[in-house]
Amino acid sequence: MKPKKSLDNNALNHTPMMQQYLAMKAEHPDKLLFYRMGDFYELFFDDAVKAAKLLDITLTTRGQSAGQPIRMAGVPHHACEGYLAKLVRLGESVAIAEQVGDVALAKGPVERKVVKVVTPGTLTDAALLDDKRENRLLALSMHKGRLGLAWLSLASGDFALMDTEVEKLPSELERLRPAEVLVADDTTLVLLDQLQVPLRRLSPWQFDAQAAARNLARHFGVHDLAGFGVGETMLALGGAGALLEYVKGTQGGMLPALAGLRVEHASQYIELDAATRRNLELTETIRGEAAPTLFSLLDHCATGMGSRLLHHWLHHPLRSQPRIMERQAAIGALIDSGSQPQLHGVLDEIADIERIAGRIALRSARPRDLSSLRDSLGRLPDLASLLPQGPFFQGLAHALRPDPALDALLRAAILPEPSVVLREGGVIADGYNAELDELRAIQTHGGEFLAQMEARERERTGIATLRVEYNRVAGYFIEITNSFLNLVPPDYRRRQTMKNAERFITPELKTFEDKALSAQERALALEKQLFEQLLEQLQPHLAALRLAAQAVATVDVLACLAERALLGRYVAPRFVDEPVIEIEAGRHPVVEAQIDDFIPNNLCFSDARKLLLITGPNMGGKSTYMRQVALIVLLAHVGSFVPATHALIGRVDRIFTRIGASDDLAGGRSTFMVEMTETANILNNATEHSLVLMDEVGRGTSTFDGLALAWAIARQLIEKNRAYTLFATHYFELTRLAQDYANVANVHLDAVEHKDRIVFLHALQEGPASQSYGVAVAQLAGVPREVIRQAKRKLVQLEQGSITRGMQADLFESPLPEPEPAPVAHAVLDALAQVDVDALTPRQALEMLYELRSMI
Ligand SMILES: Nc1ncnc2c1ncn2[C@@H]1O[C@H](COP(=O)(O)OP(=O)(O)OP(=O)(O)O)[C@@H](O)[C@H]1O
Repeated sequence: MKPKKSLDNNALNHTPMMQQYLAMKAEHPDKLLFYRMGDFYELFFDDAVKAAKLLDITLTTRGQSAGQPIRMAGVPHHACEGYLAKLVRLGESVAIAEQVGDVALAKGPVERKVVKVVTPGTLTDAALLDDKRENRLLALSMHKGRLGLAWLSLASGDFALMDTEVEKLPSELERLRPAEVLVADDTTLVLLDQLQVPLRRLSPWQFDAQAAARNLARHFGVHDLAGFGVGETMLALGGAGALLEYVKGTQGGMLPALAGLRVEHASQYIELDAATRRNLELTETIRGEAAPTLFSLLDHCATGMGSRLLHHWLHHPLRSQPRIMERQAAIGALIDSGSQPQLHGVLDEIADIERIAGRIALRSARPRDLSSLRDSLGRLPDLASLLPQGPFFQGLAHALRPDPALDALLRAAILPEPSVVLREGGVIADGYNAELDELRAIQTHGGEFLAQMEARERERTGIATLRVEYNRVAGYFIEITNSFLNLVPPDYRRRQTMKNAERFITPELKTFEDKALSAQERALALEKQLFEQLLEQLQPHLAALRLAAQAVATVDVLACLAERALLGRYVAPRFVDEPVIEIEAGRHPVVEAQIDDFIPNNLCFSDARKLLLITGPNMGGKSTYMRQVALIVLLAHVGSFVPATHALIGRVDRIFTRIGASDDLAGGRSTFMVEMTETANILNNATEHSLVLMDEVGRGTSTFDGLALAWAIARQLIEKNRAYTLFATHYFELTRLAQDYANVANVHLDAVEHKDRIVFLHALQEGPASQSYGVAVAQLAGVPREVIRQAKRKLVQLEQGSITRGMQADLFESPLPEPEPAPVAHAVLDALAQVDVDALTPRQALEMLYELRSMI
């Protein structure tokens, strides 16, 4: 938002303060500028109008500048966090201009500077952050169908890169859930215009990969980035460069201390596309609520660090079996040790070390951050001592032992309960700095000092009536009545003559006076300086602190999963090399927690049984069953125990779901279009190791189209993809597929009608369902009696009609209709497929054309 043109043009007509304001505003046109004036942050002109509306604060005017009234709105600086939080949640960015000059010395307006920019993706203040979620800034770079992702969580210093295909963008956005996205302003992608989070378009040159590689190498003090696994051609590098510069701009030019640089590869994790992450309601319900979800069920972590790690684990099920088994064994050991309650107790007393470390790195830590850090470090040995034996826990215990020097430094430096804000003093501990101790002693023991001096001087001079005193006009003095003036020592200097007495000062008293009069101010300034020095001294300890934070988070999550396993009677799944997924008495962890009598169900997939057609009434439990299978497989790969009595799991590479109807109206896609797009993704990408859930595919269109599509899709999944597939359908005709394919089986969920009512059994049985009960369910839902009666009549009619005409049966007459022949391969097509069109010169293209012509 730019200030009005006329104001810019006539800058000199403005008051000096407004000139200063406008100059700063010109540097931050797209942000709200908080301009510090005494105890308030003021906003002017359009910013004031906008902020008044967003924050519900009063809009006023403040005099005139350049002949126009200045619109103004303000927030008190001590309450600014709440307002900032609100603005950031609304996607706004705020530039904070503080008074940096000395008010007393300033001739014109006091000097001000933008010291910080608060944007949704670069938050570090505890008050502005959600404890349980990472707050990430994401930079995207795109080139020839490839996508580079670089993301940073400023609060923790976690920094990662990944290259993938552009099609993966929705899934990556769902996984990373950035708070803010950066992209070059020449990037065009419809999806970006639909982003729910602020999108910043930067100049393309800021995404220069080579410059980024150089800067990063310099930042980490290495020759090149190969040691981090970053190849020179990595697309994400450009984004990483843009991201770091952007962050630097928000932190007053300070580059954050990065915890390192991670390169992620899609192959590390079981792939979950965007729809699957939403459909499985891992960390958010389909409606976007925080509960009930798998995360809300499992998250009994004591620390924010633990909650964030659990959140991460649920979105990153591992493929590496050794790592899975490591976590699983750890959970088992914690259950055996029975130490979770004590662990939880200790964890409860540990502050968010990770975020405190982040703020120390940015020099924005507050006094209470350091006292909580000190107290938390003190609890780490207790945490370590509660861990079970074994190399895995030994590694964690090792990380829980940070340098004793750090502990000692914090203990020595910070008061047991420092004040909240540094500027009020009362932060640095007594005994840490001799000068500070003295300054404080002057304030607290000033009277004592004077009494001592008086006694001493009386003795030295032999004048019993000598008095050491203070008054506002004369300051400190030694008063001697006229009759004793002959005893005054030579080092006394006359200060004031009274009627009956003379007042003197000595060098000692002068020194005391200087100290005493400014003691408080100097103590405050010194505390600030010592605190800043302390933040510098803590910098070398950051890496160890981050390791300790990770160890705490890991213990927290493992203890939480152990507790859940115990309470929920979960078991450790077994992993095997054979192509099987077997679950005995599996339950849906979230649904189970919400109802009284959950009926467990089994699952058996093998090479001989790869697609299960699930039929049964609406409300019968088909979706619940399918989701529970996916959640059990996912939890197993997270390393967790699973809600079942037994689980055997072969290799799984991806989980796909096509569940439920959702319009993508903003994206201009109808329900059916969304359904088919997701299905296309599955058919194009599912492998024989993928788990695919298809819920009522085809129902979004006319019956015949839907049925035909569902049938063809099921066949493709059996024949080509050969994925582990759960295929729920109301098209009863599909159940005949089991006759045509040996590895297709029918299973169903049943219901019984009892006196015009329907009772769902929720128990999975072999074979197809016998009835659909749709009308009965409608009745249960309260559809008017008359409609139900008419529907029943129509149903009978339809069923008879379809029997006489053999309507749908034709479609599945055996032998099955031959599929359309695949297009014939041709040498020209093959040759064309090999061509990298972008790499051809016009001449080469022409030659290529002749060559292709000759091949026909
Ligand atoms: N195994 C079970 N044990 C007990 N209750 C269950 C079970 N499975 C499902 N339910 C209950 O039945 C309700 C409906 O289940 P679900 O949505 O899975 O049915 P559905 O067959 O997919 O229905 P529709 O075909 O209408 O989508 C659930 O909300 C849950 O309360």
